[in-house]
Amino acid sequence: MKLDFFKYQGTGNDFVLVDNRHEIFPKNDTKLIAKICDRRFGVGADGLILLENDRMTDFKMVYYNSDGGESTMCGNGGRCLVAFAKYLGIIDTEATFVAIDGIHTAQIRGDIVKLKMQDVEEIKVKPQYSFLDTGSPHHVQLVDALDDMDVPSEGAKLRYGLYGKPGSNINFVSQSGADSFNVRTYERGVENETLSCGTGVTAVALAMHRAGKTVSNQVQVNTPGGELEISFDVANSGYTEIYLKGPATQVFKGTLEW
Ligand SMILES: N[C@@H](CCC[C@H](N)C(=O)O)C(=O)O
Repeated sequence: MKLDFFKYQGTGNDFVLVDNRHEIFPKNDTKLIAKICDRRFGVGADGLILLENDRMTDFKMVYYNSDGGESTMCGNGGRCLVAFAKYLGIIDTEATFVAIDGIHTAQIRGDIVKLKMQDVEEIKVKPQYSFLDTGSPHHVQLVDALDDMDVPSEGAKLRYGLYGKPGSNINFVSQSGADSFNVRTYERGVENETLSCGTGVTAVALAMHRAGKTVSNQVQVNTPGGELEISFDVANSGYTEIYLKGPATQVFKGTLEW
C-alpha cells in the first residue's frame, strides 16, 4: 500500500501527518505506526497524527505516540495539524477541530499557530512537584541544574515509579525570569526526552503560576526545541482561556509504502 505523508515540527516536537479523510489508514496497526515513527527503520517522529473528517468542526485530530498507541491530547501536534489543514486548503486563518479531549479553536498567521486548550479545573500541589491534566497528564517539578540532568533516566524513574502503568509525562523546570521558564520533558509513549511538549509547557505555566513563581498570565517557556508562549485567565480554582502559541512548520513530504 502507498500513502502520502507530511512531516511537521513544532518547536522540535516532530510528527508524521496523514490526510485520512478517505479513511484508508490502518488505524489499529500499532506496529506499523511504531515503525513509521522509528528514527532508524522508518520516517522518524515523536508521533503520528491523522486528519479526519468531522461533521461539526473543520476536522478531527487522531493522535498516536511513537510507540504506536493512540494517546491523549498533543498540543504541539494540534498546532502542526492546524498548519497542515491550512496547507490542504481546509481552513484559512481560523480553525475549529475536535480532538480526544474535546473541541479546540486555533488561529494561524504565517507559521505561528495559537491553539486554545481545554480549561484546567484542578492542580494537585505536592511539596516536591505538581500534577495536572492539560489534555494529557503532566508532572511538573522545579530542579536546580536542568542542563545537567539525565532527563531520559530521571523521567523514566518518575513516569513508572510514581504513576505506574498509565504513566504521566514528566517536566523538569528552572525559572529564567519573572515570567519565563526553561523546561525539559520526558514523554510517555515516546519513552524518552522530546525537544518540546505543548501540553507540557502549558502545564508548567499553570503550575508555576499556582505556585506563585510568576504573577503574569502570559508566560514564556523555553524548550530545547524553541520558545512557546502560554496565556490564560485565572478562574476560581483553576484556569480558563488557555492558549498555547508558537511556530509549526512543514519540513518535508513523501510516500509511505508497506
Ligand atoms: N508532545 C505532546 C504530548 C503528547 C502526548 C503524550 N506523549 C502522552 O501520551 O501523554 C504535546 O505537544 O502536548
